[in-house]
Amino acid sequence: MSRRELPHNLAAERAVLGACLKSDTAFWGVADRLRSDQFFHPLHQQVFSVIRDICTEGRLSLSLVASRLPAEDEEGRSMMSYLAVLLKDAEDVGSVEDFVPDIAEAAARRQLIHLAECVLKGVKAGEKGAMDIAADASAAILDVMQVASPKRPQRIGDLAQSVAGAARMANERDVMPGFGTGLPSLDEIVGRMGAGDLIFLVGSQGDGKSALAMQVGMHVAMSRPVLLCQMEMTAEQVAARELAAASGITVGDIQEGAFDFAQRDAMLQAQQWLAGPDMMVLDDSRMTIRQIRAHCIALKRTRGLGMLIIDQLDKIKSEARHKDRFERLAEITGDLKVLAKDLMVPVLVLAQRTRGAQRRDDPTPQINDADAPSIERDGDIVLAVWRKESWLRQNRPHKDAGAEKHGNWETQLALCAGKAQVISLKHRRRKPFEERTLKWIGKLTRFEELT
Ligand SMILES: Nc1ncnc2c1ncn2[C@@H]1O[C@H](COP(=O)(O)OP(=O)(O)OP(=O)(O)O)[C@@H](O)[C@H]1O
Repeated sequence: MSRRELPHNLAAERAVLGACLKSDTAFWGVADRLRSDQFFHPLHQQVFSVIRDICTEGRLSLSLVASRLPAEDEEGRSMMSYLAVLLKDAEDVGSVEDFVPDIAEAAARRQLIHLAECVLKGVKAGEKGAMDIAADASAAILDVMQVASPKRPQRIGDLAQSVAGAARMANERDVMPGFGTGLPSLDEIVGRMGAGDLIFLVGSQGDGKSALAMQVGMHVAMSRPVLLCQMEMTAEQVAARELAAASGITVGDIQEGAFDFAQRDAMLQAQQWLAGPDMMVLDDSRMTIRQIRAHCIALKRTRGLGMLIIDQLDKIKSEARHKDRFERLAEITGDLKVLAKDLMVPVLVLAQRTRGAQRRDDPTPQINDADAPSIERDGDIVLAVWRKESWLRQNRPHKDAGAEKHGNWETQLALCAGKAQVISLKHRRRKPFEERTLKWIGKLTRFEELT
């Protein structure tokens, strides 16, 4: 078979290259599923390989890509104009990832044709026995399969060996795998947040979900990079909150510049302290899982990734059409589980409780409060943060309700003022329905251990 007759899809190759030239996010979205030798056209192989190098260096530009390629293509066109055409054509192609299967399929077919030709040649030459030829062929077929599906079944014995190895290391060196939350009493119910864990944190509006997630994230960021996809606040608002928490000055006072000399010093110290944790904030009000994934892969390759936090579930954009909200959230939570497994980091996702759940006779959080039953299905750990104080304040008895009701209300309020409960509603590795009470410092949006 001549080279021209071999399976290929040049249009798909051009579309992927054009999109990757346009943005490194597009490149990282396909980077773990395409190798340069899967492109059919030799120039395309070169272009993709140069884009990979430049994206890894983090400085993608058309001129830099052109500078690392021959000045002209095989038809004598200038490389710069060839790349510019690729870039322009990519404007209308839609999602770059849709072209990856076509390129990978054509590459796998070419590999199989090559393999079949080798088997035929080997049989005709008569130098090797049939069993040897078959063994070589089956190893080559496994390679083709591995490219198409990088995961392979693993022996339970090998898996047990690595799990036991990690356990021994933790035991001997006192280095535990995964991450703690930074709050000892929370650790008692959550345990270690490990690779591939999908953790949901459910709570009513204003109960401190963002604050708790950020606090846990900052703790993890002391040892490993953390990405916060913040769809509710701006990155500056997140930073102002962290400055407030570290300095003890409220966000309002920071924003209004209302602080004295000593506080000014505290803010400077907080600013210096905040230079330490490797916390990255991405504030975009609507993101798809695919976009989040691309950012995570880029970070993983450049500086590493210890944990991903998404604030919050409701804001994640779906790419498919759905009958209703349940179907949309079910698809998203399923994709989040795949994302956590692929990235091999804990993924913490915040979810809002419905207003209906807060109107129940017993408003204590339950697992189905988030209006997304798939949270229970896909989450490895489901936690709820609950501030009864806030609920009581919103449900003050009517002024004519009588002295007894008012008295009860005030007693209950006094009991839970400045406190928050964290309840474990599902845990794959621990006893669920455990709960711990923390101190809530509203003005600093921070949780502390109860003394
Ligand atoms: N200066 C302040 N004094 C007292 N409480 C404050 C102050 N600033 C913020 N808070 C409280 O902090 C809480 C907000 O915390 P956080 O944003 O973490 O909650 P959330 O559960 O993520 O809310 P949402 O669902 O709206 O994002 C609110 O209850 C708010 O009243």
